[in-house]
Amino acid sequence: MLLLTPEEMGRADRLAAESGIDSYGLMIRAGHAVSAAFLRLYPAALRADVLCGPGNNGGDGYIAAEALKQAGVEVALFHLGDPENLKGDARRAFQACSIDGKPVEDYRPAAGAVIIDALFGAGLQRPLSDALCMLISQVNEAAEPVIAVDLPSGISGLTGKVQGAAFSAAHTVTFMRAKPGHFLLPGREHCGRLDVFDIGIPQRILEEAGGGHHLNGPDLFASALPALTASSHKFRRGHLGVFSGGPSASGAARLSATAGLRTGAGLVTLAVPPNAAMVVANQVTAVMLKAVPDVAALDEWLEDKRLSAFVLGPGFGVGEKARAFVSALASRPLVLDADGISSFADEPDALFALLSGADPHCVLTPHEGEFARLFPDIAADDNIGKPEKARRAAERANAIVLYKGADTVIAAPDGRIAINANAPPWLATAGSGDVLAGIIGGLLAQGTPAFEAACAGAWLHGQAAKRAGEGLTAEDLPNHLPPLSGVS
Ligand SMILES: NC(=O)C1=CN([C@@H]2O[C@H](COP(=O)(O)OP(=O)(O)OC[C@H]3O[C@@H](n4cnc5c(N)ncnc54)[C@H](OP(=O)(O)O)[C@@H]3O)[C@@H](O)[C@H]2O)[C@H](O)CC1
Ligand SMILES: [K+]
Repeated sequence: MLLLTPEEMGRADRLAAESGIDSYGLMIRAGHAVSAAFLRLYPAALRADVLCGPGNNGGDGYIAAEALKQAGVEVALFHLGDPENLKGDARRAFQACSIDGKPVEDYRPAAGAVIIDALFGAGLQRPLSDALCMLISQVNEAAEPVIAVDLPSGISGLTGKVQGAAFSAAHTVTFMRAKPGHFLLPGREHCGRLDVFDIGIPQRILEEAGGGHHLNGPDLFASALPALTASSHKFRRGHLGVFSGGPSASGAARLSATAGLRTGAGLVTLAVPPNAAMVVANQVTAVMLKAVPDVAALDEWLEDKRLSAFVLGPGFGVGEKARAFVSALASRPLVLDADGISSFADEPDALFALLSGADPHCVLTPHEGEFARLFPDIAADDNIGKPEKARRAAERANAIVLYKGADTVIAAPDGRIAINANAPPWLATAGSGDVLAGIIGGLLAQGTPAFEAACAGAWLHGQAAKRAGEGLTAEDLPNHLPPLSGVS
């Protein structure tokens, strides 16, 4: 699903106005969506406390306030700054509102009221003043329900970051399309339930205004998933190679291998150091085993062109051997995870050189610490959010970057960005990342392009966790993967 950044939403507004759509009509529909949400969600509220800001978000608030008054609700109105300074549509909305307001500094939350937060939306530019931060923390502490207009004030619609303080809303009513900040953390946790209302901007305008941000879901990858046909042969369904660590560190790779097989790879081989062969052999059945002691053995194995993708990293060990193996694998579809990433901490440019110059075919799956090891300058840049960090990293590495977390972001060097939001909290468990690497490897092995494989991997991983339920262990995940043929 296409997401619009605040800047893109502003562009959509301008394009809509240029195409003859009445911008005040948009504001009226936005305000009415908010008042309708109030009436639907809180029919027994004693009062609506509407807090209006100095821009169009405040304009939506004035429209909602008047509509609620007309519906017989007691409304108290508060404004930030002098409403006589309002401009454009917001000024018109203020003038059409028959309720006398008070300065927001006078506002004190009271029991039984529902707060409509129309202070700032897409136009939030900088951290809030101390006085506003104080007001917001008072409202949050009072724990009366807050309906946020477009975004909880204080949340950046682009990055999901808190600018000083932010309302913890029970509901957020946004317009036309959700924004990245509704799904990125901590923004997602401030939004409560998100409703997206159509206020009448045509789809073609949204698409023209929109860029690369998407909410991850089947619309991004379903058509690129492998389809099982009656003639599918195990060799046509690809052969995934997963590299294991030594005898006491093979569990992670086994998790990846099982996940790759479950995802539909026709064959999966665990490549093991010879001293781990017996241990691993006792633990696997459908997964095959191959002793690959060193780079010479790996080069020989790689002559088998039916090997169609690889996973390197889980439990592999950090060091020279990992770097040498990656160097041998760099031109093949590859998921580089965990130790495979950390092995390049001292020389990330060596990894980027290996991956440069070809179509992106490698998926890097760093968590926050691993990301900072490979991209220290990007990780440290507080001015940009997670999607932009992932995008810059992808461009630098010429690889798909799946930046893990509770709000995993997947980015491609060409600028495509997907924000994944289906992962339940109990997915954060030991070995979960190894399974994810295996799912992506299984898809790469079957010919799914790297960006789509990474997006599908993150989404399937989240779905599997939901199906497995709370208390899952990583071993449970592969058994709960939904069938690919049902993903649409
Ligand atoms: N198509 C749509 O989605 C529509 C959305 N609408 C609503 O419009 C807002 C966006 O309105 P905009 O006027 O661009 O921005 P805001 O109202 O969110 O905020 C801008 C004003 O806030 C001031 N500001 C910004 N940051 C701060 C801050 N930290 N402290 C104090 N004041 C701040 C800013 O002042 P400047 O000095 O920076 O200029 C502006 O005065 C969108 O969110 C929707 O709710 C339309 O109603 C319909 C179409
Ligand atoms: K708001």
